[in-house]
Amino acid sequence: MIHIKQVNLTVIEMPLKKPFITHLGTVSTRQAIVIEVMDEDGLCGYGECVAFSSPWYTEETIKTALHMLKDYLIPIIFKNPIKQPEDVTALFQSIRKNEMAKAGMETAIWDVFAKRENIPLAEYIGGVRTSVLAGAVVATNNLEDALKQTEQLSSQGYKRIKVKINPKNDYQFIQGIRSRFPHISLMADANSAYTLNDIDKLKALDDFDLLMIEQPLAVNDIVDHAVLQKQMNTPICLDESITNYHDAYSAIQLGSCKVMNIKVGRVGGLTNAKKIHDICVANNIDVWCGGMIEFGISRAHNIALASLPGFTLPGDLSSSNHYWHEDIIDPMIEVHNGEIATPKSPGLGFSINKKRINQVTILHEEYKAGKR
Ligand SMILES: O=C(O)CCC(=O)C1=CC=C[C@@H](O)[C@@H]1C(=O)O
Ligand SMILES: [Mg+2]
Repeated sequence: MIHIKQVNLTVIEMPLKKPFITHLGTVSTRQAIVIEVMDEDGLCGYGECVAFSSPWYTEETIKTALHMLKDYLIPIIFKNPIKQPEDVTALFQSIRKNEMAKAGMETAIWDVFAKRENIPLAEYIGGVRTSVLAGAVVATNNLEDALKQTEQLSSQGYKRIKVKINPKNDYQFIQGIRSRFPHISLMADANSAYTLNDIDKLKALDDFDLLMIEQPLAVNDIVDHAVLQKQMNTPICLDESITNYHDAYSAIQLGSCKVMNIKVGRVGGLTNAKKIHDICVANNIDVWCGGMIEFGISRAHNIALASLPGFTLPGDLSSSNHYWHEDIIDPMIEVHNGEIATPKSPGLGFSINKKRINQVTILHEEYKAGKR
């Protein structure tokens, strides 16, 4: 049983090394909320809220997450002793949605529990892998740039590349990359740029031996993806459509996908992510761990998640230096030969780089139990 006595919220902001471009817009600067929780023995756990600054990918933003944390989630955590990390998800059930805010807090508490047990978080959640399969994302609107980035990533050891597509560039992009890299494991992410009216365009992508196509249709759709999957050979992977266990269950029942991208932030934390993993494994749906252009704390949680047995496909798990000159954890995450070693020290398995966090902090607030 633990009692959380203090929660510190730190909003950080860092420019990306290069802009991340999709048909929905461009991300050049990333904000995140670092959530530090402290138990009665002074043990600290860390989480990262991965909402974006504006609601272009999900409805949450850094500001809505701060509101949820300060006005609802922190008070719930101060009021309730926690027997096991899974209790946090149950406690947060009185608050609808706001999954990224919840996940930031929930993952920090998982870190505390793993540290109390003195074992790595990966092992604590049931992970079995000593390394996880890495993958990188190419998000640009220019084919020459996509080819250059793919070349660089492949020379850095990445074995799986995901490229962002939309109806204006899809065939040209995929054909261009596939003809230059005939053997690379290649997938496309459409971020809901299509409807069933585009079925012929989507079926044309069957020519390129793609590992999968991610979220071709509407963000909340489960029905039309089932129609599309029946007509396409390329496996469909759902991302935005899966925000909780019930979405995963519905997609499996309807045959809407063959693969699921599990993002800790999008589904409200590690407890829900594990449940979605379990139902996918039981139904022969392949899973992989999605990324959020995040900093090292969230990446460390992703590595722990990806060490579960069902994560057989490479995730959006890249080295820290893919996006950042200097990350907020120490050491920075590195990819070797297409894999990332699962850390061996307790909890997240990385130290927090407080100096770096201080350099990029734009807001810092401390909350103490009993003082509100
Ligand atoms: O973390 C990464 O390396 C990139 C992950 C990534 O592709 C995405 C993150 C956030 C929003 C999206 O456009 C996209 C995705 O849809 O998976
Ligand atoms: Mg996606």
